[in-house]
Amino acid sequence: MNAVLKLLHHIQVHFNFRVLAGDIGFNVHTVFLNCINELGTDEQIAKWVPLAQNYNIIGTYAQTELGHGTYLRGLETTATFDMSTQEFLINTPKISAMKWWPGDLGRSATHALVLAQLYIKGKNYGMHPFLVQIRSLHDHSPLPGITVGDIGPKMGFAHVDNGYLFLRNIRIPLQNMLSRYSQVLPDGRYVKRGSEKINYFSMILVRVNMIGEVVVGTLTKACMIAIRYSVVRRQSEFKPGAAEAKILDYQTQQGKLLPQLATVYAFHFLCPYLLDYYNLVHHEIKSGNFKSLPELHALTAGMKALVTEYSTAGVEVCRRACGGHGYSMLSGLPSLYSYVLAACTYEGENTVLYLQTARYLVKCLAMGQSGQSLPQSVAYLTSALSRRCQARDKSDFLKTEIYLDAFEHRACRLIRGAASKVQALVHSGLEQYEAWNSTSVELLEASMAHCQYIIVKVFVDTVEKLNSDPGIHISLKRLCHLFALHWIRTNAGSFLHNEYISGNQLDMVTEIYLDLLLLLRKEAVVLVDAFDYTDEQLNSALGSYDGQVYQRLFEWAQKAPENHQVNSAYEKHMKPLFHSALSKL
Ligand SMILES: CCCCCCCCCCCCCCCC(=O)SCCNC(=O)CCNC(=O)[C@H](O)C(C)(C)COP(=O)(O)OP(=O)(O)OC[C@H]1O[C@@H](n2cnc3c(N)ncnc32)[C@H](O)[C@@H]1OP(=O)(O)O
Ligand SMILES: Cc1cc2nc3c(=O)[nH]c(=O)nc-3n(C[C@H](O)[C@H](O)[C@H](O)COP(=O)(O)OP(=O)(O)OC[C@H]3O[C@@H](n4cnc5c(N)ncnc54)[C@H](O)[C@@H]3O)c2cc1C
Repeated sequence: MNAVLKLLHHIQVHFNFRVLAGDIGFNVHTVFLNCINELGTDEQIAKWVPLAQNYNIIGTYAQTELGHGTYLRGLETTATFDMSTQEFLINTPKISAMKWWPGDLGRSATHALVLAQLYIKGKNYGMHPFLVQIRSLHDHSPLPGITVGDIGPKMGFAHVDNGYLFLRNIRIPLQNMLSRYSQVLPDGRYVKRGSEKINYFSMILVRVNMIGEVVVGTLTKACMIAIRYSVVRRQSEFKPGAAEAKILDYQTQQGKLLPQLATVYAFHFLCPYLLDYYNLVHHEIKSGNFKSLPELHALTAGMKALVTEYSTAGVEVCRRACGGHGYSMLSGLPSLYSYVLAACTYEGENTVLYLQTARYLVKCLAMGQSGQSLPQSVAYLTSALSRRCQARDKSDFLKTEIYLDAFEHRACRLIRGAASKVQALVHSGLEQYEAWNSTSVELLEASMAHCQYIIVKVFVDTVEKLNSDPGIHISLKRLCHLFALHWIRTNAGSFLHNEYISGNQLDMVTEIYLDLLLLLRKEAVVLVDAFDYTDEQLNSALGSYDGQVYQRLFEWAQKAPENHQVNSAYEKHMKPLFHSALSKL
């Protein structure tokens, strides 16, 4: 029954997300709920999940502190086991330990999952999740020992009350530590099941979940707004003497927007791939098999970083492609940008996550080189690499095997290069951590190349498996080609390296890329409309379905509060100045 309820809740949240243009509150309450489902015992789930699902309690996920967001081993909030009372003492020892950023905390949450360092008889057992009530269910006032509030204005997410939380020796029962995988027994013994890092597991689900609705949905809306606007907006003479052209007829406008449209499709197809793999590994973990957890973490960490980074950049490309009106809040584009931008930071700062993936890739490369079999997503690391791209003319770059080989070659080369540099630095006398840091720029690039290869491969595999109408199939293939070739062109240096792709072959890539822009120009509106966001969900004067852009801009501008208020500056400051000019004119 619990699985069905979880699925229904997930569908309901997804639907709300879509209908309410993503600005729903209590996202972190969802994170709180999911965390209990993942790390709680059956008894803890039975007690707390129904309360959370019915919003009888509102939860937050309080992990980040003023002094630490990334380095979880450095978190300073403590949870000390008191055997005499069978309780934990939750404490904020100093200001840098104050919880800072948790969403829904500032003005809403009644409970918090506080991530704290567990101490038993003076020994630190690392970060664990503790369920702490922070506000009264009677009158919502902070409970004794609790100082809580909102952290103040942010760049976006105005609808979320990110908060601060100071805990002064709050006592909670032994049963309030989520204990599916780690448990404190009444006599103070500590029992651990599975991975050392299993308490980091719930972050993986958030990374998988956020990519879909929060990130890809945002890029999709930006593309829909910008592409629709680009077939309504006419500007400048295209053909001398003829009517002004639709801006999407300019090759440069196509070069801005159509790769973003292809990226939407690529990331759209990536989501089920990640969720399926998450569900597979989650199922294994539930039965006590933790072997795939490192691969799942590495895959989802790198993908969260790459998808958020490229989606954020893509929304900005769409915004700027709309000229001045793209700078108006009425376009909906600035809000989409500040909304998605945060995703590069929360749930794991992107650089840190890329380096987590790099750590895993370097480990796997060493395993492969010592003859061990490798997990599916990194099996290519030990394959023999073709020395050169086999393309003979531009049409060869429409063969998926040609560009997939290029992405595989590049990822392998970068990972092997970074790994051997770390090794060489260690052999030269550097400590492992120094060698790692001295190579981390290249390690990050290798991690990105790996993620790009996976994404292109998933796009190719998905399109090949789709048994869709032939017309749709050819459009999806064109989008897949454009996506891959756009990434080759925008990362050309790393493909030209050691002459894998020649300059002449790169020219072929550009030629076929431009051909694809022209072909996809005709289908752009249909391909973006397929995502079926309503005008209400787009919330944009530029992207409405009826294309009445100017009327809507004027209508919405007139409704601005500024146009309905007395102009106090005039009465107080300008009127005397203007009146003094009257006698002179
Ligand atoms: C449904 C409809 C739509 C809903 C839409 C919902 C979304 C709605 C969005 C809005 C909601 C905003 C919500 C924001 C919420 C926050 O932002 S919550 C706070 C997020 N914070 C973070 O992500 C912290 C990032 N930092 C970290 O994870 C850790 O500090 C680091 C970077 C992994 C380093 O940890 P460390 O303990 O120093 O570990 P390290 O020595 O690096 O060793 C790494 C080992 O740990 C393992 N490991 C590391 N992380 C993990 C992990 N997560 N799992 C498993 N193993 C792991 C590695 O595999 C590696 O294993 P080995 O190689 O040793 O075998
Ligand atoms: C909108 C929003 C919502 C949030 N919601 C929540 C929430 O609900 N709950 C919660 O607990 N937290 C939340 N957070 C906090 C968020 O998880 C952290 O901000 C995030 O994990 C980054 O940590 P940090 O802020 O300490 O950045 P830092 O890690 O201090 O990053 C600063 C710089 O240091 C670099 N850096 C740090 N460590 C390394 C390293 N090991 N190697 C290389 N470079 C490094 C980073 O790359 C970055 O460039 C939220 C944040 C935002 C912006």
